[in-house]
Amino acid sequence: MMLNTVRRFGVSHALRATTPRSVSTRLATQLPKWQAPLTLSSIATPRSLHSSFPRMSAATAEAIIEETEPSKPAMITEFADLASGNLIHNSIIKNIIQPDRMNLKTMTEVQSLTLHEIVKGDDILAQAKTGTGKTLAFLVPTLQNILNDPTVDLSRVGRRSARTGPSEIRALIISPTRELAEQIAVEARKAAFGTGLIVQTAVGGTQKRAGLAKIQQEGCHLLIGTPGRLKDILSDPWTGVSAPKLNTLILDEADRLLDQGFAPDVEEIQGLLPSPTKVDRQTLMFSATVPREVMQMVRQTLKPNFKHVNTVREDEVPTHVRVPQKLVYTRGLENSLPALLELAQNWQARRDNGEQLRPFKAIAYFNSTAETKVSADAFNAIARSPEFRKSSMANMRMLEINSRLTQALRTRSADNFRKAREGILFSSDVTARGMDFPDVTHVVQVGVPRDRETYIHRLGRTARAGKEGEGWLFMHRAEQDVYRKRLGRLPLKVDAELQSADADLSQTFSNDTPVGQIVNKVTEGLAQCDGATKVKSYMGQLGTATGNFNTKREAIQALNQMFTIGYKMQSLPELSPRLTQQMGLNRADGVSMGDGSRQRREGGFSRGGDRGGFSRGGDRSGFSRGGDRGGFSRGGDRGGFSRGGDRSGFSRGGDRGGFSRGGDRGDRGDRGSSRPRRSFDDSFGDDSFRF
Ligand SMILES: Nc1ncnc2c1ncn2[C@@H]1O[C@H](COP(=O)(O)OP(=O)(O)OP(=O)(O)O)[C@@H](O)[C@H]1O
Repeated sequence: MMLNTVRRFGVSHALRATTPRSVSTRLATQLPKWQAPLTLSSIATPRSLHSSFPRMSAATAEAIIEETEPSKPAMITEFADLASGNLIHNSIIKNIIQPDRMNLKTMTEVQSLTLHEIVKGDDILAQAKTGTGKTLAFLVPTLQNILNDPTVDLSRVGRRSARTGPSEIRALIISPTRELAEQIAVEARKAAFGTGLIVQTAVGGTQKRAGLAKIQQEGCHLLIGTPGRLKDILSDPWTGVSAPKLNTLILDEADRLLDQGFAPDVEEIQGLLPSPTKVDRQTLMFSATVPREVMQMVRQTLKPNFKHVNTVREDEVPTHVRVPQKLVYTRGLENSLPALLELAQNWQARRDNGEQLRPFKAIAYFNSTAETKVSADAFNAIARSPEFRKSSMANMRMLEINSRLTQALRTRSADNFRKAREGILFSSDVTARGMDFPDVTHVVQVGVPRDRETYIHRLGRTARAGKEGEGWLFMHRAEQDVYRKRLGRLPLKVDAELQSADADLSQTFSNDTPVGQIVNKVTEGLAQCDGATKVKSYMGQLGTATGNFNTKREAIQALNQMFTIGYKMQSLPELSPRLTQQMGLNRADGVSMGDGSRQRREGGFSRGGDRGGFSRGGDRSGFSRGGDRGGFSRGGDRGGFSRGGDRSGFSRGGDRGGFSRGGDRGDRGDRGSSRPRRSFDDSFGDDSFRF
């Protein structure tokens, strides 16, 4: 260990790394969790303690100073100060602080608290709220560690005759989604600019051969990828891509990677890396959420003396308190889309009236892919209407992202939404974690999400980078029980201002009232969506609704109502006897049983290939004939950030279609399901495995 540390970091680092861990470990157990990391980062002076951490009492501060080794470096809070003692390479610092580059000034809490420990080579589990700069927290010290490695020969990088090779990987970052992997790579390339370090990606859905050729030709020091593709590349000896000298393994969104959907792949990847008994390696895990269920896995994966840096206080709800979170009860499932349109229109009306509000830029999350598609199609139709195009909302982009789109379309949607000034992204859970879309003003969750972590990560797409944001949850009253049980304590306030949420849509509305106009617009938009997609949406929501509603009967009735009243479809989708049996449903619940022939007659199906609706081939579905597979605060609180000279800174703060053999589920990343939950995982097709 000592020798290895010398190899990696030089003698002084090696000495520091061998100082007894008991000091910090003991303190870590004595102090509340949010204070423990302070000792890890070796705070030396009372001034830095008090200025950076106003929540800490003087007595506690003294206790820590007494017990902290005097030789340890002071806590650094400004990126510029990382140059002292050559802690971080000048090029990296320049890339971070220069106004024409990243333009960042003050480190966030999680960045300060983990930097020394990562440079030192410790294993870390870091938990910090969404949008608080965790990406740079692991990138900066990791890039530095590669530069510190004397076996990395940067003098040869870029030269045609003597480039670095594909087996020079020193750090590997695993991400649950392709988009997140790409986003991390963009950030890593920015931070590494001018250092000679080579950053590569290996993500599913893209051309494997081209990506591989790039790694082979240019070499690689830092590889970022999704589990499936990484496993593919690393397990194939013909690729030449290997990591015999790996120093650092990073799991971003660690709890997601350690849950059942990904854990086997992650384990396999670890098996393809050099044995930790031969090549000492550091493992870093970062996430905003670390549910108890995965702690066992965390312990098995990290070294026994790993450091747990937790900037979320134990008594704190892990969502930004300054993000207003509103709960809207909808009369029926069909009321969600009108309520979403009303929310956007109200915001726009306030802007039109001169209120200083940012343009409406929202992500609407759905629990099923097909529902995402119907909703996006309907809003796109609304946005095409002459009336909308003449309105002040004319510039709103309506975009869609889910795992059923090709990777090219997914990337295009993500890029377009990133660039959009105003718009709505209709999304499944592929964007729920880690994605950093700028200036998102609203996150709207339609239906109770599958678990508390999903709620928190989705909400975390807003109120980032010191901006304000709002969270909205639209839910049917019959989801109340599951909402309480599944989501636990959250600071949601009931909001009854969206009139269309409670409108009885079985009535005919005239355009004389604002609600009537909204409902009619949505109806017209939905009229332009094809029947097959609506059937898929019904089927996709079947698993979610039966899992979310107090009773299955209520779920079926709500879905039937959505289908006939909201989607204006004539006859209900037929469920095969086998599917109804599997789901424990019967005719008395309001189920329309059949073999799908009615859908075929009426056009709500597709013949093969289409994984939603009905298909005649391959019974993946449950239909008799095949089927549907279908943080921060302003000033003071260093959870946050400040850019450039702003010290007060803000603070920034599967669809697996149909039932275990069919159906549609809001996808959760580029892989399968997590903790099984009958209401979701038993019920869905395999869309989330197609990543
Ligand atoms: N020290 C800093 N000061 C200001 N902005 C920062 C700082 N560090 C990172 N940022 C910016 O904050 C935003 C959020 O960062 P990042 O995506 O790393 O958050 P995260 O904590 O990983 O969030 P999530 O939990 O959602 O993955 C990014 O736009 C990033 O550039």
